[in-house]
Amino acid sequence: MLKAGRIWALGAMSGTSLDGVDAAMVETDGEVIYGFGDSTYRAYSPDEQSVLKAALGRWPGDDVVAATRIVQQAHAEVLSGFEGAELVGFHGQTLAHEPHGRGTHQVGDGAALAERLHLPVVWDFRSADMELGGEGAPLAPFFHFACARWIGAKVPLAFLNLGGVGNLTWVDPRKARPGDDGALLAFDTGPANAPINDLMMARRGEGFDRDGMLARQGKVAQGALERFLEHKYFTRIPPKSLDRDSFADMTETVSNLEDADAVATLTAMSATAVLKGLEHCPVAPARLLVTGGGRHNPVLMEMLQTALDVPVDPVEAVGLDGDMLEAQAFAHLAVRVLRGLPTSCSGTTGVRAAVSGGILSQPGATERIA
Ligand SMILES: Nc1ncnc2c1ncn2[C@@H]1O[C@H](COP(=O)(O)OP(=O)(O)OP(=O)(O)O)[C@@H](O)[C@H]1O
Ligand SMILES: CC(=O)N[C@H]1[C@@H]2OC[C@@H](O2)[C@@H](O)[C@@H]1O[C@H](C)C(=O)O
Repeated sequence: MLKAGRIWALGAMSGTSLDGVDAAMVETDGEVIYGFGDSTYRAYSPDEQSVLKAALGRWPGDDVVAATRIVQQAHAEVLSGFEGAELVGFHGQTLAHEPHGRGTHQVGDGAALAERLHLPVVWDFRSADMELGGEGAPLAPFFHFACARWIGAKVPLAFLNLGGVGNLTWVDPRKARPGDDGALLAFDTGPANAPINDLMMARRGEGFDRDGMLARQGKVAQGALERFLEHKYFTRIPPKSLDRDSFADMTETVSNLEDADAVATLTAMSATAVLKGLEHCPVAPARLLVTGGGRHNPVLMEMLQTALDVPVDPVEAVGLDGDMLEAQAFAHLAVRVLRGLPTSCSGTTGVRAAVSGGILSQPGATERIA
């Protein structure tokens, strides 16, 4: 039986970039962050990435079975290397996300992981939210609220995650709890790194545009950018969320451009989607704290900073770890689920009522929390 109060939780995230598994320890009671612990990263090999990619959007099916095996094995390897964890938060790998269609689908079996690790595992974080009419994403915002408190923020600010997809969390740290009215507004901004990575792989056999080197040499095609901005997603009132390839049609508009111009244009699309998203914030955030791999792309960061009159900084500027924030988020959320605290609310996913969602699997037994 787990003790009440603060515990060391281990979180794991396999993101939409399909680059690998992040895992990190957090000491938390689900409300306050008391400390950050060890973390690690396990990359997917190119072969594993191909299997995962082939399974995107396809379930049920043989492709999904093969992808699930990879996700399960990678997590078992990574998570068994930690010591001192009392609880695991296991997100799994999203293969499809259609909140207004077939639902959300993360692969990975938390019950099997609990047996393998001999630890309680919280998983299937998104289903309960969707059952109550929510988007099922993003879920990191309740952790971003705790981070805003941890850094001592006194005025509204925003966290921006630039992963495969981008997501923005506007936080008012003056509110008592993350589920309070007006404490959080969150949503996916648009594509971030996924289209850049896909184009780099298709044209150059490289996984991503390292340090924005190719984008830096290119010229943004204004026509393609304008057509992108006409997408109806940008006028939808948040909360709202996206699948990895929701914008595939739009990003195909760069197919006739030469490599550098195409990557520069996709990078500008990612930045401009964020700028559009910021227009939805209740009041302008005092600063933009950027997490996720896109913060390593100086061209993307410069595009944001040039357009904004507030500081745009990687989260390292306030002592957080931008490579691990999502893994830490699922550690924190697991503790919230264990304590019956909400993990989403109307401001983050549009859910009808604040909900604590997830399955808790104990080694030897599995119970549904919400
Ligand atoms: N030095 C760099 N230069 C440019 N881009 C980079 C660099 N380092 C990482 N990236 C980009 O960041 C991506 C990984 O980001 P991240 O790990 O945040 O994604 P994720 O967790 O899979 O995504 P999501 O948040 O959508 O689940 C890489 O695939 C690459 O596109
Ligand atoms: C369905 C799904 O897996 N969505 C991811 C994805 O990657 C970024 C963005 O789209 C965000 O909505 C979410 O991940 C983070 C961890 C979240 O739920 O907050």
